[in-house]
Amino acid sequence: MNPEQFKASLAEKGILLTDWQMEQFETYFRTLVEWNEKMNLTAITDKEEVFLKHFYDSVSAAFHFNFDRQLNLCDVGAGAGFPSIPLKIAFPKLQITIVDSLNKRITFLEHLAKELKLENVTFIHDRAETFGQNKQHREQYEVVMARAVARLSVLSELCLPLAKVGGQFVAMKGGQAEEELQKGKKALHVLGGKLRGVHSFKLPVEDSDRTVLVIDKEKKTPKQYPRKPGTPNKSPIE
Ligand SMILES: C[S@@+](CC[C@H](N)C(=O)[O-])C[C@H]1O[C@@H](n2cnc3c(N)ncnc32)[C@H](O)[C@@H]1O
Repeated sequence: MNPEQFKASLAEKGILLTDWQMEQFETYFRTLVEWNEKMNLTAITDKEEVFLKHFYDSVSAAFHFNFDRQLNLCDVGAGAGFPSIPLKIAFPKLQITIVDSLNKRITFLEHLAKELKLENVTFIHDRAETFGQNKQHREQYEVVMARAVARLSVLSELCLPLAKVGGQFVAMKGGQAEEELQKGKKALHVLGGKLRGVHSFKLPVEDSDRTVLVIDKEKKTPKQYPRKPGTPNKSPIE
């Protein structure tokens, strides 16, 4: 998907990008590839692939959830900025906080945000397990998102404690979502979440499966969650 096809495909979905937003995506691509030579940010460096598998894929969450508002959003384990930076470019009103456990990725994101002239973006080097127990962040976000960080049972423990009661957890998944949902049901319930929507679709060009899961934060998360770093992964709530 080249940049023109990217712009046209999003326009078909009602997401209209200005010349400045397209310039921001071009700058994102250039900066990503340039920094990727010094540090490991992504295995995908071909321009058309980056526009499809990183930029379009990230923005596709907006086909199923309204990001065009002043939401306070936390992206857990965003790595090189996915999905929240493409969403921030497409929907500039968003207020983004990224938490990632790898400091070099945070350094990249700080540089990138300056290059893209982004406002209302905060980058924090921490593990989600510790971050979720930090009073300044726990149950403070209207939306918590993640893409390619962990399976749902584990991811729920990293994300749901950060969502406000009445807010949402949006998990971006591939074709394995149904299986993850079966195993993740208990964790959602224990952590105060309730499944609201399962939206499956195909990524264009390569036709691979994608699922956006929307989970409501119905009740407060019990204090003992998230457990200490590494525990959610070692003994998931299943
Ligand atoms: C496979 S990468 C995915 C990055 C990005 N979300 C994407 O879709 O391209 C996973 C990222 O999650 C971060 N991560 C993994 N476990 C984490 C945790 N417990 N707390 C915070 N970040 C974590 C890693 O440092 C890495 O940057």
